[in-house]
Amino acid sequence: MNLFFRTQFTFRKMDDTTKQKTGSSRREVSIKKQKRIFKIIVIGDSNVGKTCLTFRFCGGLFPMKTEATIGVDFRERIVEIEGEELKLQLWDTAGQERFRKSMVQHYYRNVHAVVFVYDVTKIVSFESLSHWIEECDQYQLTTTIPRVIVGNKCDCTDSISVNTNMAQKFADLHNMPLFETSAKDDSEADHVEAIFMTIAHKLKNSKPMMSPLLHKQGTLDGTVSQSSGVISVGKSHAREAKKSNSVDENELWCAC
Ligand SMILES: Nc1nc2c(ncn2[C@@H]2O[C@H](COP(=O)(O)OP(=O)(O)OP(=O)(O)O)[C@@H](O)[C@H]2O)c(=O)[nH]1
Repeated sequence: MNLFFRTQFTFRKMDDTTKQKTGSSRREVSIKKQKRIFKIIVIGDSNVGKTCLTFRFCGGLFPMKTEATIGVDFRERIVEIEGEELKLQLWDTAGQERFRKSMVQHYYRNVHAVVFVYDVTKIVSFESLSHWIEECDQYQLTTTIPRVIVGNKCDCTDSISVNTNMAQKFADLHNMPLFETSAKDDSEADHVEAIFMTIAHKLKNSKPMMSPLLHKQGTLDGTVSQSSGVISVGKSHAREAKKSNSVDENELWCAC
């Protein structure tokens, strides 16, 4: 059964004039295509800037204040590629182990693309990339889905400890494109945009799917706050991680 393009049928009753004109009482049917939704997870050590990158892309700004993500925050943005609107659903995951535990299986279910983030000023966060890649393998994420590596905080030019050569070698080894950027620097905003748009282009041609997750439930705990295209469950709700245990994603996702 192809559920990729769920169609919505709208029946419009004809008034008498229309009926006379067409000479028929048939109802007119118009078909509306639903947007395809893609789940993109953003992973990496704590403090590398995952929240800021996703916020920059979805909200167009660098958030002045962030707190450690607990569980997961969702942000989404609709982009248009070659005439088709795609909904990119970014899962901003917690970098801290203690805030990830109960959520991990949700992160890795029905993923369409992965963004691995490290901090160019923290070599440890770069070294951790192997761990994050292993975790993806562990959850059977296929390497055929789009995956990119992002070195963030390039505006900190005086404290860069991961040089581009080193990062490029690692990216080549793992067959992923490397982007070095800054969520903070306004002049890099287009670059952040380009990272996610690159993924969107790749997804456009990939297997489509839809997930009513946010439409149906709001968030994993059923609460949504939405402004300027940003959906966030907030960053300091320990209960989210707890409540998410009860989510049956099979019910929420449709991966045909
Ligand atoms: N200079 C600079 N600072 C940044 C940049 N991106 C993020 N930061 C700062 O780095 C800190 C951590 O940013 P977050 O986006 O919260 O990091 P995170 O990876 O989401 O962290 P967790 O939620 O703990 O996993 C914050 O103080 C940000 O202001 C950047 O591009 N440049």
